[in-house]
Amino acid sequence: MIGRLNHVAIAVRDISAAAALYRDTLGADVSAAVPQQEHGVTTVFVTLPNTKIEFLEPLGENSPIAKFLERNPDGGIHHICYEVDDIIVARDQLKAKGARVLGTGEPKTGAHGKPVLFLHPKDFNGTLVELEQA
Ligand SMILES: C[C@@H](C(=O)O)C(=O)SCCNC(=O)CCNC(=O)[C@H](O)C(C)(C)COP(=O)(O)OP(=O)(O)OC[C@H]1O[C@@H](n2cnc3c(N)ncnc32)[C@H](O)[C@@H]1OP(=O)(O)O
Ligand SMILES: [Co+2]
Repeated sequence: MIGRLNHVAIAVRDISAAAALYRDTLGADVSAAVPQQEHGVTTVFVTLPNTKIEFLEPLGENSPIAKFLERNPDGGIHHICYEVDDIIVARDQLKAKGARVLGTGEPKTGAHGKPVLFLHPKDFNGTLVELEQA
């Protein structure tokens, strides 16, 4: 079911500082910041040869990463995103196996313009898992 590692997400309080750090200290290829209103975050993507890093900063009042940052004030790894061929097939298979799909269960459009879903961290070794349709 899961394929390539699409991205590893790091939640931060200051996405401009995080982007500058990776660009200026690590010499990384860093995108502009893009608000993702539907997700309650602003994103920056760091393009690596074999995957991406996604920086997340809270956006708006009810950001889903706000409490994570209260627990982790310096920031931290927030989720991992795997690619799947068909996100509805994957979702239904996962639900049939008892995994909890977060939100309404219907995919949202993610930062790459593809459907994404999230699986509860308590079901996957304490790690928030995002699925993105390849
Ligand atoms: C743009 C898009 C894209 O890539 O295209 C994105 O990534 S959008 C990325 C932003 N969107 C999302 O993350 C959507 C999915 N996330 C969510 O719905 C939420 O963050 C939850 C996963 C439900 C957690 O929400 P919240 O922290 O407010 O709830 P909570 O405090 O009750 O947490 C429930 C339990 O899960 C744990 N927990 C919370 N967030 C966690 C994380 N990122 N990794 C591992 N564990 C985590 C808490 O410590 C707690 O454990 P204990 O019970 O042991 O204390
Ligand atoms: Co993500």
